[in-house]
Amino acid sequence: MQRTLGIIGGSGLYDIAGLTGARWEQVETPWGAPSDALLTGHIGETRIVFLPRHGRGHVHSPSAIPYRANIDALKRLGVTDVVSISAVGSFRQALAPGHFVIVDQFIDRTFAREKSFFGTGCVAHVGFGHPTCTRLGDAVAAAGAAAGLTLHRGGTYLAMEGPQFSTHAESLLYKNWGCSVVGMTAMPEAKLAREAEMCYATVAMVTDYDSWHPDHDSVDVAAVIATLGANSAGGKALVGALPAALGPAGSCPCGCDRALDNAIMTAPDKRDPALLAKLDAVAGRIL
Ligand SMILES: CSC[C@H]1O[C@H](OP(=O)(O)O)[C@H](O)[C@@H]1O
Ligand SMILES: Nc1ncnc2[nH]cnc12
Repeated sequence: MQRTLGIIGGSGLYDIAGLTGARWEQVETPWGAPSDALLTGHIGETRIVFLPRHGRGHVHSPSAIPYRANIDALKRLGVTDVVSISAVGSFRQALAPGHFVIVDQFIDRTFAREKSFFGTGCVAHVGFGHPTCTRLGDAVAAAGAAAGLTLHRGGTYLAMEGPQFSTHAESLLYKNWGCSVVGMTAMPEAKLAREAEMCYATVAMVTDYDSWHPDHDSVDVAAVIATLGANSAGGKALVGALPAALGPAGSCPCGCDRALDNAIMTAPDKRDPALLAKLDAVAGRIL
């Protein structure tokens, strides 16, 4: 099986350099237009597809990002593995600004987004107990080490609706829940990647201590941008090291590439042909 590595760039990461044969491609999807064109090319032998989540120039707010179109477009271009890069606030002293966290759990507090490709006419329930891919997380960890990053393995990402940052009370609540970091975009992205049977890992770059820390000012965009600017080279180095860190392609040991096996509940004769047509890329393997 051929591997294609998808990279979703978050705040501050709108382009990647160093791809051979790089070209921006417009992709149409049944779910509308993605955030921007997608940059395709190669690092060594590995095919890469890059998508800036907010669009070049940071056009889309977290609530307005076309998450379904983005994941469908990556799938349509043959992406098998998605590494999602995000700026986050930290709830732990040890997760300091400039550090990277390979998140492995999420709490979804978003409420104004479409969260599934499925629905009336084709109902599906994929497993999501372990929302990230361990094999891909291992590769990200190896690439981060090769790039010399301070990297933490494991952590819970609280996805908030935004676009305003958290209040002090919310920040303390999420910290007391045991969350590690907070951001506004990993949901429903991770859910949709699972429905589309792609391996998915989030690498979160800590930019601030959100609004709970007694010794730090509450987060604002200036603080986020200052930390992103100082550390964006680290994120780019991690991306450059990733292809070499990926092991051989092949069926995912976690089962990400078979997530739709046994997930569809709607009887074949009750399925809506119009919805099935929209699912051609996402669920083409089983429909
Ligand atoms: C610029 S601060 C808030 C903004 O940054 C994060 O974006 P991303 O996850 O795409 O890196 C956060 O989720 C907010 O969208
Ligand atoms: N403190 C924070 N809250 C939400 N999203 C963020 N992105 C970066 N820092 C953040």
